[in-house]
Amino acid sequence: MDKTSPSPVVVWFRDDLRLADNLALTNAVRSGQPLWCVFIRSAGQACTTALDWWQAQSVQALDHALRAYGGRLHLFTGQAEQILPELLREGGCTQVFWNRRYDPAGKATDTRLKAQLKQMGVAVHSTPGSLLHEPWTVRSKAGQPFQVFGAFWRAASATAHYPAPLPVPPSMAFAPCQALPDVQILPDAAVQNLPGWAEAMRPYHAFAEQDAHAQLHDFIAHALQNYAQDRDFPSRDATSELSPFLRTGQITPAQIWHAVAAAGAQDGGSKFLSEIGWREFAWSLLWEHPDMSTRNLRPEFDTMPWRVDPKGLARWQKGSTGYPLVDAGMRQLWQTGLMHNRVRMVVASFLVKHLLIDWREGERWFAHTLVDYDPASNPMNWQWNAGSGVESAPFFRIMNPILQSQKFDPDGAYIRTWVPELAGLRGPDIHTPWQATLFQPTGYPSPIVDHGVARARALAAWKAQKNEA
Ligand SMILES: Cc1cc2nc3c(=O)[nH]c(=O)nc-3n(C[C@H](O)[C@H](O)[C@H](O)COP(=O)(O)OP(=O)(O)OC[C@H]3O[C@@H](n4cnc5c(N)ncnc54)[C@H](O)[C@@H]3O)c2cc1C
Repeated sequence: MDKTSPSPVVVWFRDDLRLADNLALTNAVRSGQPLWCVFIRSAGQACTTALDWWQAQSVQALDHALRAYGGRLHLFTGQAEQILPELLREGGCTQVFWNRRYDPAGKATDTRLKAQLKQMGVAVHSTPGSLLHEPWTVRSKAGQPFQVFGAFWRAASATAHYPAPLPVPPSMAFAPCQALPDVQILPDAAVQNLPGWAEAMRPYHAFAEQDAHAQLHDFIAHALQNYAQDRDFPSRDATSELSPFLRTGQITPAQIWHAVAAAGAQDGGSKFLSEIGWREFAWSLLWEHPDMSTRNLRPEFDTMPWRVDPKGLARWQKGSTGYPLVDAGMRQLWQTGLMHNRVRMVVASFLVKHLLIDWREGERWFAHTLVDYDPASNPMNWQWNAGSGVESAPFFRIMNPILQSQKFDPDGAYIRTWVPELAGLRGPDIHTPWQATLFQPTGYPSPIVDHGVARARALAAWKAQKNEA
């Protein structure tokens, strides 16, 4: 660094790949010193999951946005505990700004780094991250974390007065950064390591902050009003599809909350905001139970006699169970990195109850394939569906995949989109192709298991587990 110019301050971007409503960035700009904007991809994180891929595109979009202001995003790969101190030392920086992370690994890294940087004489300014409520803040009158969503959301809503989202800082000054060699935004090696489906996913997605806002405004204009009635029907364009943007932070729940409040859609608005509330609830649960993705929150499930069935698991993963709605969902996931919420519930129930496979196998598969994979929402929802979560659907409530299909995809439009072998089926046969008489689809498997037999097996396993516990 030139000794006469002011030393830069570092803004470390993580799950907050945006310029607006970014308190760390705004505070760094307010410091009056030039910025180094930094993203650190941890070692070994070379795009092996759908989220890695989504994040890499999103990082590139943030870099473009910063370039429009005359700056750029400096990308490094490796351990943050090594890179950040070295960068700060080289640049003579005495301040670093970041928005908090709440996942167990991120939290542990940040705690260690904060102590290390303090020893170096660097001030760490850490500010609230990408939630409406930091996970430890919504508590019962007795000061306890809530175990039930309804009570959690009532308490959270009672105290809800969210400050207006921050605008993009009107001007930003940047310092050149040659302290460490930074890597390309999408290193070639990472591109080569992408799973086969990643390029195919590209047409389904946009990655930039302004794309997230365009999507929100389109959703508010066209779908919010009827959200409560339509959200369970996967062929309707009825939900926001904001989850990947929320995951990597191109949009904040506060921005969503204010936009929805301004739109004034009564039922649709409050139902939609309560779904944002489920995300908040998931993070508060993860805060209390950092091992939620591996441990049954109800210990009685520890004795559940799960089946080990690699072939069954592979058929579920590939979308070839012979149950059209389940297969449509699993193929939508493989091709786009997303799946409609109702269908996520159906496929989760199918894996855990019809195939009697441990919910953790499903959680891991979703972690690998979802572009919106969220370390709080994913295990919470898997445990909810398996019955092993703090608040969950009881295990004995077994979703019938045929009835779910008839109810939520009555004309089979969703199934036809993702399971083209069945597109020629007419009428109700789309839900039960094995009963079709007029047209026999070729290349589509028979059901992996009979619904009645699977249901009885699941209930017997559950009773055995209850007796054991
Ligand atoms: C087995 C299973 C696994 C899931 N894994 C994830 C995951 O890894 N990441 C993830 O973001 N969501 C997960 N969900 C929740 C939900 O399916 C998605 O959030 C939703 O489908 C995203 O679509 P959307 O943005 O159009 O949702 P919308 O209906 O438009 O809802 C708006 C937002 O509310 C939040 N939300 C909605 N439903 C839920 C819910 N049940 N739990 C928590 N937050 C919710 C999401 O942030 C979502 O973007 C999972 C659900 C199930 C059943």
